[in-house]
Amino acid sequence: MNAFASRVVEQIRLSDLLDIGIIALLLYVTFVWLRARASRSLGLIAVGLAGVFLLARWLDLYLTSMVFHYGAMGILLALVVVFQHDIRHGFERLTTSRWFPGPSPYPPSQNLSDTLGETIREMAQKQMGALIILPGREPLDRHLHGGVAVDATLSYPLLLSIFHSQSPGHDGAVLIEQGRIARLGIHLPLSADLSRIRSGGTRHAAALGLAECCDATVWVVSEERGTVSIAHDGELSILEPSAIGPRLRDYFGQQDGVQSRRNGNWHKGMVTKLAAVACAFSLWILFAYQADTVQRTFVVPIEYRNLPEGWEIVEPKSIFAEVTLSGSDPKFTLLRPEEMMISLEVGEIRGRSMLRWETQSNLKNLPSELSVEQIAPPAVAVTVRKKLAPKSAVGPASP
Ligand SMILES: Nc1ncnc2c1ncn2[C@@H]1O[C@H](COP(=O)(O)OP(=O)(O)OP(=O)(O)O)[C@@H](O)[C@H]1O
Repeated sequence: MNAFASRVVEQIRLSDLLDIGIIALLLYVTFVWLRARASRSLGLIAVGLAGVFLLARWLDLYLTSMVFHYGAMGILLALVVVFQHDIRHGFERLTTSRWFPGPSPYPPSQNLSDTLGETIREMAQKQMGALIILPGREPLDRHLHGGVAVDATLSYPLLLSIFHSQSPGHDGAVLIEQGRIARLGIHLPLSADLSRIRSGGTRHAAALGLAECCDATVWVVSEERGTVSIAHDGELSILEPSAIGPRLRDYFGQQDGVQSRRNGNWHKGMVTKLAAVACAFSLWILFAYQADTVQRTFVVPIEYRNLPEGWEIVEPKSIFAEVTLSGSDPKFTLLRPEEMMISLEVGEIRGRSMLRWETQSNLKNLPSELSVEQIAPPAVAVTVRKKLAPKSAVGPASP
């Protein structure tokens, strides 16, 4: 290990690790989102802007740093407005994740997955176009439009009848809730991600569109090709007929391997996770870590608090002190010099008296990351006396 690395290892504190961890988590979420949702050009713009910002900080480009500094709030607001749906989706996903367990939307039923599997295979064979929604944990309603409430038992003949091309309700999607056909003829939001839809048309775009908005799984049977596709988590993939049954059993929570598969998924997205940690660590080295300690001196006001009424401090009294602080350069960014002050409590007084305070122990609003090297004066002493009564005005002598 070279000298720099060993110095970093020696000096890194628990709070620094927490700092890096939080930034790594935010970066990971951003990377995953950029990869899944945002267009390539948006990703490139984000990377480009981050590069210019880092360069500006590295080379101390004053003007560029200022523009980023004052533009950051505007950019943040614009991002919130533009990506409000993604942000809302992110929060919904968080509150319905397995860290906040809720009732499973898939009641375990061998019968249900078998019936659905058999129907989907049959529809594929007959090249009957179909769209079937299996909800996840996130709320769906605001993404579904139109349709007719059914609330019927899920069965092979009923599903085939619904998606028969002569049936008035075959257009749109069917929603399966709690093992029942809840609604039919539902219109879904269309995805605009042509690269993922590939050769599919609006039916496939509708399946992907819903899977981009929430954690529902949408099954698509293609009328034109007789293929079966599944849209989930912003991805659309074609399934082999042999994979239909296991995939359905997986979603209906029957497969023994569900839990073990989840546990075995810890390495999923490992490259992205490592990239997020590496970026967070680099940012920390660049902006937060600085081995060299610098000293800075500030002029700090002195205030005298709670001087009883009718008493005064004999002038001249000290009203400023010079405070010399030390710490690494980035730690000084935590300091608000205008908020620092030496606050001296006068309190109760019985007669003319001399009061004395240590200035260091009365220094307020100093970040704990910085240490005091010296304060001049190290102590303040004042004399307090009763206010003198104003001399009564002497009028002209009467004749
Ligand atoms: N927004 C939507 N929500 C639900 N279903 C839709 C939506 N838009 C289109 N559909 C369904 O898709 C059908 C049209 O499918 P289209 O041929 O355009 O797409 P496709 O992906 O090529 O499907 P296929 O492979 O079955 O031909 C419509 O008749 C309707 O049933």
